[in-house]
Order: sequence, then structure tokens, then C-alpha cells
Amino acid sequence: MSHPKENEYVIGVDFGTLSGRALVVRVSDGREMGSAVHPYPHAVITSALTSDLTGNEPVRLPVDWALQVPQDYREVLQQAVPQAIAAAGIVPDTVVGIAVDFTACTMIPTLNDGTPLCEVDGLLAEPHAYAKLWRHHAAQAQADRINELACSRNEPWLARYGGLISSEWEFAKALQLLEEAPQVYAQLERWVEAADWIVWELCGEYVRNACTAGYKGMLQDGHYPSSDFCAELNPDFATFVEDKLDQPIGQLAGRAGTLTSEAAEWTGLREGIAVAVGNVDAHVTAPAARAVAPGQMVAIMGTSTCHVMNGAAVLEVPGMCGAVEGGIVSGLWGYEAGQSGVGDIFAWFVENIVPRSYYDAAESAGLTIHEHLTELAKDQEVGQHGLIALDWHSGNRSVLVDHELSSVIVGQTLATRPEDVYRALLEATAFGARTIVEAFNNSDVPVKEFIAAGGLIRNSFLMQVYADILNMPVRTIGSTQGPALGSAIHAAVAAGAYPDIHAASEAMGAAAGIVYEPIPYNVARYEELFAEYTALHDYFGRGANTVMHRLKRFQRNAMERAAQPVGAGIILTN
Ligand SMILES: Nc1ncnc2c1ncn2[C@@H]1O[C@H](COP(=O)(O)OP(=O)(O)O)[C@@H](O)[C@H]1O
Ligand SMILES: O=C(CO)[C@H](O)[C@H](O)COP(=O)(O)O
Repeated sequence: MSHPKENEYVIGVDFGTLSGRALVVRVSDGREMGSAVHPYPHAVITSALTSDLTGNEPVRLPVDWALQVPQDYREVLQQAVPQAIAAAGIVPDTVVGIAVDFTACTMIPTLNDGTPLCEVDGLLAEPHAYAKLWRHHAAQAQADRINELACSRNEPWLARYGGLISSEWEFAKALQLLEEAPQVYAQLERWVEAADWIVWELCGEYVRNACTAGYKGMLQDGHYPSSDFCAELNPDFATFVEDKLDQPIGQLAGRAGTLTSEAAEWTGLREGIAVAVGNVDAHVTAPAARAVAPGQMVAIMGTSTCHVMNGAAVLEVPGMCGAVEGGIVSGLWGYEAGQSGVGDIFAWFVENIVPRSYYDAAESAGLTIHEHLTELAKDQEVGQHGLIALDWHSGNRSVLVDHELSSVIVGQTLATRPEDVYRALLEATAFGARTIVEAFNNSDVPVKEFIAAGGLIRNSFLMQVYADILNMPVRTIGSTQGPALGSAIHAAVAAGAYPDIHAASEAMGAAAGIVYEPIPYNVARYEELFAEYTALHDYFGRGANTVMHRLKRFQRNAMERAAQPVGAGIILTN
């Protein structure tokens, strides 16, 4: 290990849901020098593959699909990295390492050389050949079967996932691919996490990171679910692990390889610099927040929220996403839980429900629509809007692990205004977070601190609502670039500038941000509303009323009917 020099830099690249952000960071002290963002040209594809992709007619997608285009990820390296270097005003040759973090579980089907199937002749118009984004929720039927079988066979790994695995993950998505498009599955050679694919693009080496392999690929104690288990799911799935998934594992902050000449050309960086093993946008943020000790829960609040926390031992937390040894930092058990929709819910509301007049008023006040609605809602008494909402617009990842669930807002009247609903939605996400924190506390994995990172920390009213509903202080991270900074810290270790992630986090982690203390008056009132939230949560989420599941089935069938020519006489099941 060499001592970090004053004029050495690293780059962290955070691949989010809609864009990739590159951040240049000084190795010696973590100073953020400059950054740039590149939005993915195709964003998230949910309704149809357009003709620019298929080269022919558009191809409609069924309900709950969410695809992305891998070429958009390459563009982030080609655009955002050089722009960040220019913004930082540094000499590119002083960059000693690069690391990336990605949304997960975002899966790319590829050939053995890493070529995404959607770039292979004959597969351009095949939806299953594209990247399936983390929030592709169309594999719930496969996830249900995986859960039922694992439970009936008493599979030892199931407890490591709180008793249920999610439709967002590697096995459920792969099984969907096999069962809906066997001809594409036959061409699939590697089933690759996007985090590892982009590292492969950078250094020419396919190294599977320990984080996604553990949380999303069900790798526990060195083993994946057995071929026997996979065969019982579907005989053609028996050799999935050995044929398409298994790959040498790289530990977090390790070096995957060095920058290739092609990637050096794309990024403007020096060939041969260290490329770190890939990581997940949530987990990578813990060192950036200097929150790697057991009991420090970091909530990365953006389009969704992930909750990550270290623990000294492994215990079962019902409905958690997973517990993985070394899943956040080596030497500790990393726990993860999550809410599939948070900022996404607020975005849905402002894009679909808020009237034009509110946009005009926001513009006149020089505010974003979110800021305007927050201003209108923030001085209400707790409960004044008369509403309770469930935060399930994108399903429920924890603690129910069910993406067939949807939202409900109780209490609307003719007097209900947009700001009332907006506030109820903010509160709903905080109630969802409290449900998760309580699941940990009740399982002897106590949450001692709650640290918020991600884009939503800019909303101070929202942070106060979380403090009041959780009844614990909420500390924000003193950086607006938590994941990218976390990646940069990993790059510094991979480049040999620090001996391990603890030392690098200490030297380069962000300063503490604002601490929001709970306000006792609000806490008392939110207690009552949380009891109402929990009653609704259990009623719709734990089987007393399965209307949400039935509505999803109606919707799927109706969509299929709508896609058929009139009089086609199709038979649908429910
Ligand atoms: N002032 C605000 N209050 C609440 N939500 C906001 C506000 N401004 C933006 N958002 C939401 O934040 C989300 C973006 O968060 P961000 O962390 O930037 O993205 P990502 O999760 O892709 O990294 C969007 O879903 C948007 O709806
Ligand atoms: O599940 C995840 C990590 O395990 C996803 O990466 C995350 O939910 C998506 O992140 P973001 O909301 O920041 O785009």
C-alpha cells in the first residue's frame, strides 16, 4: 500500500434508475472535486420497445415490465466521466482508480463475451433480450413458486432472506425468461448483474461481486440453490447455475482488473488504472456515510429506499431482503431491507394527479412542484388531512415481499386537496420505514441510529416526518452524492491507497449532515396514525383481503384482451 498523495484522485460512478453520475474525489481527504450526470436516453422502458430499438415495428410490453438498454450505460462512461474530469479541473492522469455502483437486481442477458443479447442479430425486437431493471415486477409468479418450493423443502438459505425471496431477483427473473422465451434462454450464455457487466466493459474481466451474488443471487456459505432445487422448479432450469450464473466472486473494494485501452479511450482516463469490483448503489453508501458499525442503519432514499445495516452475527429478520456475510463491508454481516417505491410514488403523484394550476403557482414562486406541495402541506396539524395511504404503488419489498400489492388511500373526500394527498404519501413511506425498523428491533438486530442518504434528504420536512414517525433522530449524510462517493472510496482501496474500507471511509467519508430530532408532540399523534397504517397494512397485505391480487389478475387479462385483434376468441385464465 502506498500513502495517498495530495494530488491523486479516484472516480466513483453511480448508475441509478434514470441516469448515471460520475464524481471525481480526492484520495487524501474525500474532497468532491467535480461531477457530471448523463441521463439514459431510453430511461426505463415500461410500455413498448420503440422502433429505434427493434429496427422495425414497436413491440408492446405486458404489465409490470421495466427494461433498460445496456448501450445507455456505456454512454455514461463516455459522457459523464470526461465531463466530471473537466468539471473537476484535474489532469486525467492523476486518477488512480475507478469504481461503480449500480441499481440491483438489474440483470443483463449476454453471450460468453459479454455482448448483451439485445445487440445480437435477430434479437433486437425480443423484450427478454434487454436488461431487466430492478423494478421489473413481472416475475412474481416465478418468485411465488420459488418461495413455496423452498419452504416445502425446508431450504436452509430461505431464512437468510427473511423467509421470502423477491420477484426482483436473479432466479425469479431468469426463470421468467426461461418459461416465457425458451428460445432466448437457449441463446443466453451469461446471466449478469449490470454492476458486473459495466465493470466487465471497463476492465475486460467478468468478476461477480459478493454483494449482488449474496443478496440477489442467493449465494450463501459458498453455495447457490442446488440443481436439484432448480430442476424441481422446471427441469430445463436444472443446470442454470453452472451453465449461466456461476462465476468467480470478487470481494467488495477488491480489484476486478485494470482499465482497458478501449475504456481508457471512452473515459479519457489512463489505461491500466485500478478498476474495483462492482457494488450496489445502496450498500456502497454506508462507508460514504461513515456508518459501517453494527446498528447504524443507512436509508438510501431516492426513487426507492434501501435500508442497509451491519450486524455482528446472522439472525433472521422476517421480510428482510437478506443477510450476507461481507455484503456491505468485510468481517460483518450486512443486512438489507427495502421499499420498492418512495420518490417514485411522489413522482407518480406529481406527474399524474397534480393539476396545472399548482405547476403555475410553483413556477411563480420559483419552486419545484415537490417543493411547492411540501410548502403547502408542511404546516398542517398531524392528521389534519384525514388520510392514510399505503406506500405500495411499486409493490412491497419489505416486510411483505409481494409485488402484486398496490396502493390504497383511505379518507379522501370532496374537500381533499393535492397537498393533503402529497403529505399522506410522504407519511406513508415513513410508516413503511418504521415497519422495517420494528422488524429489525423485534428480531434482536437493533437499529441504534438512522442515517438518511440519497436525493430525498433535500426535503427537510420529509426528514422531520421520518424522525417523528420513527421516534428517533434522523441524521443526514453531508454529501448529495452518497453512492458515487461510496464508489470512489472503494476505488481508493482497490487502487491500494488505503488498506481497507474502514480506513478509507474514515479518511474519505462525508462529514455529518443535519440531525432531525423527533418532536414529542408530533410523535404522540403519529403513534395513533401508525396503528391505523398497520391495521390497513395487515388487512391488505397479510391475506385478510386479497382484492389487490385479484385486481392485478383482472388487469393482466384485460391488457391481453386489449392486445388481441377483435374477435380473436382468446381464452384467458384467472
Ligand atoms: N423535494 C422533493 N421532495 C420529495 N421528493 C422529491 C423531491 N424532489 C425530487 N423528489 C423525488 O426524488 C426522486 C429522485 O431521487 P434521486 O435520489 O435523485 O434519484 P435516484 O433514486 O434515481 O438516485 C424522484 O423520484 C422524485 O420524485
Ligand atoms: O434494490 C436496490 C438495491 O438493493 C436498488 O438498487 C434500488 O432499489 C434502486 O435504487 P434507486 O432508488 O436509488 O434507483
